[in-house]
Amino acid sequence: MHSEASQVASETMQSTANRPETDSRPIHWEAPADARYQDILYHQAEHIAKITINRPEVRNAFRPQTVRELIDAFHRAHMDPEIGVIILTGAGELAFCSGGDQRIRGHEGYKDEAGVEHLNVLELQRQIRTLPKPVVAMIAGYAIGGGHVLHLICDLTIAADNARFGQTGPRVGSFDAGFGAGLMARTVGLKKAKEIWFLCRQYDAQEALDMGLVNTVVPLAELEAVTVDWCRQMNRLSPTALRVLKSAFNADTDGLAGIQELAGNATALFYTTEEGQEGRNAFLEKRAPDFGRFPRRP
Ligand SMILES: CC(C)(COP(=O)(O)OP(=O)(O)OC[C@H]1O[C@@H](n2cnc3c(N)ncnc32)[C@H](O)[C@@H]1OP(=O)(O)O)[C@@H](O)C(=O)NCCC(=O)NCCSC(=O)c1cc(O)c2ccccc2c1O
Repeated sequence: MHSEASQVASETMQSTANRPETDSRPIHWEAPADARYQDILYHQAEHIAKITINRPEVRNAFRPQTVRELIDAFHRAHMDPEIGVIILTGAGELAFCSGGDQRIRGHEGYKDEAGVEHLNVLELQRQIRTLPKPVVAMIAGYAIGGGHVLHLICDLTIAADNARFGQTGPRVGSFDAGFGAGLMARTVGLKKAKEIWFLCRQYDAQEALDMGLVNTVVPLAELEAVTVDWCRQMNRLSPTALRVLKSAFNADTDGLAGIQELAGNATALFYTTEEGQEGRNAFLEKRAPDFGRFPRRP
C-alpha cells in the first residue's frame, strides 16, 4: 500500500512527465541569403521558420506583393525538410496585421504595381490550412480585418497581453464570407462569430482566450520565448502524426477537398509499406502481383 507522500510524489512525477518543462533557451535566428524579401522577413533556427510581415508603418497591412511574398515564404518552409513548425508574426509590438492595405484598394481588390487588382490573401489562407506542418500565429498588438482572419487560419495562436482582435469589414465596406465567417463560427460558436462580424468590436487578449479564439495569453516580453517553446515541443513529436492530424482537423470543414488532403496522407503512408510496393514492383518486373502474403487484418 502506498503512503500518502509516495502517492503525491508519484502523481507529481506523472504530471511532470506529461508536461515538458518550459524550454526558455534563447533562439538564434538566421536569415538565409536566398530568402530576402521586400515586405516580409524570413528567419529559421532549430527546425522552426519564422515569417514576419514587415510593414509596421501601416500596422503590417498587406498589399498584393506582401501576400505574394508570404506565399513564397510559406512554400519555402513547406518544402524544406529541415522545417517542422512555422511561426507567422508581425514586425514590432503594435500589430500582427491590420488586413488589406486600404490605400491601394481599388474597385475589385487590392492594386499591385501593374494596377491589377487582387484578393490573393484567399490563396494564402488555403495554403496555410493545407500545408502539412503546424503554423503558429504569434500576436502582439492588433490582429484586425484580414489580419484577424489570417491568425484564425493558423493552427495555434499565442497572444501577448497587449493583443487586440476584431473584424472591420462591414465598417470599411468589405467582408470575408469564406473561412472568415465559417471557420470563425466553428472556432468561437455561431452567436459569437456573428457578434464579431455584425458589431465590428475589438476584443482584448483575455476576451479572445475566453471565447477560444487564441490558445494562450502571455506577457508581451515573453511572447517569442513561449511561442518558440511551443514550437520546440511540437518538433519533438511525430511529424507524421501532426501532419495527419492537421489534415483531419480540416477534413469536415473543407468537404471533399479536405477528405482528399487526409486521404493523400493515407496513400503516402501506404506507399511506404511492402504491400503498397508489391504492386509497383510487380508492374515493373512484368509479373502478377502477390498480395497473398499480406494479412487481412480484422
Ligand atoms: C489597426 C488599427 C486598429 C490600429 O489603430 P492605431 O490607432 O494603433 O493606429 P492608426 O490607425 O493610427 O494606424 C497607424 C497608421 O497605419 C495606417 N493603417 C493602419 N491600418 C491600415 C490598413 N489596413 N491599410 C492602410 N493603412 C493602414 C493608418 O492609416 C496610419 O497611417 P498614418 O499615415 O495616418 O500614420 C487601425 O489602424 C485600423 O483599424 N486599421 C484598419 C483596419 C481595416 O479596416 N483593415 C481592412 C479590413 S478589410 C480586409 O482586410 C480584407 C482584405 C482582403 O484581402 C480580403 C479578401 C477577400 C475578402 C475579404 C477581405 C478583407 O476583408
